[in-house]
Amino acid sequence: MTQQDFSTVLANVNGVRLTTSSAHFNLAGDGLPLLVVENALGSAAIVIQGAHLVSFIPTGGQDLLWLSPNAIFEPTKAVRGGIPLCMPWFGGHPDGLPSHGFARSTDWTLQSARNLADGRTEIVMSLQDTEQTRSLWPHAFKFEFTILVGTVLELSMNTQNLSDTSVPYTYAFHTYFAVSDYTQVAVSGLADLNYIDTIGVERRLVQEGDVVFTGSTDRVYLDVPEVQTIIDGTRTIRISSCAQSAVVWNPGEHAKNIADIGGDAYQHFVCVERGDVFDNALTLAAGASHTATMTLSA
Ligand SMILES: O=P(O)(O)OC[C@H]1O[C@H](O)[C@H](O)[C@@H](O)[C@@H]1O
Repeated sequence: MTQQDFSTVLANVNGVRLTTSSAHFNLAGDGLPLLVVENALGSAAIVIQGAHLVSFIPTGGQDLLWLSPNAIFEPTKAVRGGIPLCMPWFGGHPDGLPSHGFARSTDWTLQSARNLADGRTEIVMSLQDTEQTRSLWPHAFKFEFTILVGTVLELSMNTQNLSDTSVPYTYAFHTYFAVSDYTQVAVSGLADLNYIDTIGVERRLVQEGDVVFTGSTDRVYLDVPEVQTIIDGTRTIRISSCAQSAVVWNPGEHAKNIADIGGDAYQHFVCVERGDVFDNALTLAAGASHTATMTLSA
């Protein structure tokens, strides 16, 4: 659990408080430090571990993010739902290191917080290499994650390679979107694109029309346009990002075997994850940095 003194960073900032997941959500686990951000435009909740957004509600609206009713808030365990940050690698690792990297299960630092003149709140969180991260990823780095909470949620991830060698890098904003029923939603903005279906033997296919869900779905869309839209009855959620890939995932019935999803909860989310993965993987040159942005609105 983080030892950081938050009071210094949060002094003179309105509408940002440090609490715990146990005090804010009635969910399982020992609990984790949680930052709650509230202003006239919207609210958000961010788990310090993983700089992990688990709620974003525009004022007068519904939460855009799904948080599992069976989520477990435990140190070093990624929380199921919200926006886990998968980095500095996405998916499995050839040497059996933790899937989706270490960022989502490591404590981040609250670097700064401020109220902007237009009513939004800016939170900046960061993660730098330590002996522990270097044992998993032998590079000096700084990840700086800027979160702007307003009527829309604006995210920006700056990844700096502070080492003197080039570094392979994949990442994703692994967003779980709250929907009424996953079989009733459509995701537009991916038609005619090449994708990799990763269920069973990997297959390379071309998307026809909107993406719909009829069961377990795990696909990597490549070279995607900036915007996708999740159409859920009369509600639409807009995802805009400079990232080149979009991973679309729902485990379907398999979720019954995933302890922190369980039951029928899987019917109420779809993941549309923007990042640079598979064929869109990046290499960061020595001393180089990369900025990934994503904006969510309903
Ligand atoms: O269970 P996790 O490690 O959080 O991964 C959850 C899912 O993440 C991504 O969507 C991958 O494409 C899936 O293959 C994976 O199952």
